[in-house]
Amino acid sequence: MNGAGKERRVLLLGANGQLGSEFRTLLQDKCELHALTRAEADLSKPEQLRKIVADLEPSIILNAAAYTAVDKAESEPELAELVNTKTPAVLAAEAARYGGLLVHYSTDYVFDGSKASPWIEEDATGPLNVYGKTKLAGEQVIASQGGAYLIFRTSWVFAPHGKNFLLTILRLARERDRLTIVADQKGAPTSALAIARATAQVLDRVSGPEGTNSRSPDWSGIYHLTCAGETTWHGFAEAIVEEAADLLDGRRPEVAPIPSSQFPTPARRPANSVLDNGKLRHQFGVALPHWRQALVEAMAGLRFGQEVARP
Ligand SMILES: NC(=O)C1=CN([C@@H]2O[C@H](COP(=O)(O)OP(=O)(O)OC[C@H]3O[C@@H](n4cnc5c(N)ncnc54)[C@H](OP(=O)(O)O)[C@@H]3O)[C@@H](O)[C@H]2O)C=CC1
Ligand SMILES: Cc1cn([C@H]2C[C@H](O)[C@@H](COP(=O)(O)OP(=O)(O)O[C@H]3O[C@@H](C)C(=O)[C@@H](O)[C@H]3O)O2)c(=O)[nH]c1=O
Repeated sequence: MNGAGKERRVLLLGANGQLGSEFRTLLQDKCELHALTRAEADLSKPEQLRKIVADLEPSIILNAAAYTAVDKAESEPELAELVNTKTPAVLAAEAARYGGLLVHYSTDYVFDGSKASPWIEEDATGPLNVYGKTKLAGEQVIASQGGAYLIFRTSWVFAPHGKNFLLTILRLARERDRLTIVADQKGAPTSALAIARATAQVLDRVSGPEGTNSRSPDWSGIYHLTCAGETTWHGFAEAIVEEAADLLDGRRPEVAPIPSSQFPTPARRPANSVLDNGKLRHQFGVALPHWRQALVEAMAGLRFGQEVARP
């Protein structure tokens, strides 16, 4: 957000997550930012969240909190539903009541993966797992509250911090000589930093005269927001190992492609979850960098973090 956003009161939820951490850094000087972690705002407690929002009446609620443990969600469906569906409905209802904007994130896992080309916003959904089902239901309950909202569906999020595929692969690459990674699921790795920057750009675009004051502006809706390009989890792992040669002290483990059938997981995942970003580009003129460029930037962030941490 540019300087004009300084008067905006922003409530950031999930401030310790991958995306939440990027927002904290990006927005701290640009608006009146209230960044709350799980300890301060627990989305498994809808009434706590209702009170926080009612007391603060933020002009923008940035919901970066979510239940994101895809496999664990299969055995904790109620908790996943509470965090990903029921409490977002409360946030949207509160925002609609006093005229605030809810910015929320959803996932490529709302699709079943059966389409050959990139998915557009109007395509039929069909989540294959509990996480995807609770995120899809979250989209639907937010849209039904009648207020201003932006739902950004993103995918395969990585950052130099937090829990993600990039850091998992770096750990495995240090421990093993051979990694086996599924090569029949494709998508678009997307950095949390690129998502945060793109979100800020969109918020600048919607802060015009009609801006967030309109109860149900015509830009309210769902947008696909991912890095450009596509790859498989195997391709992503190969790129990580290639880009991280120095971080691995010259180690170069083999990265072998395998079918999903050889990596059984509690949750099923879509075969193709690449998202078409045309609507975001046309409506707001916003486009994200290629995933490989975002990966290089995240690696630089990782190296910088290690430098700072070194005594
Ligand atoms: N990660 C990914 O690959 C993708 C993510 N998304 C979506 O993007 C958004 C941001 O995800 P991302 O930053 O990657 O996720 P992270 O898992 O990195 O962060 C999620 C944050 O939510 C917090 N959280 C979990 N449960 C609760 C709760 N009950 N109350 C309050 N906070 C809670 C976590 O807290 P704590 O730090 O204490 O664990 C964490 O800080 C989410 O909506 C997610 O569904 C979409 C596609 C891909
Ligand atoms: C660690 C590992 C994973 N895999 C596979 C399993 C899976 O099919 C794929 C990705 O595994 P992960 O469990 O890291 O990623 P996953 O939890 O599926 O990531 C998803 O998270 C949620 C929150 C989203 O919204 C999605 O966009 C997506 O990013 O890689 C291997 O093949 N070999 C391995 O060694």
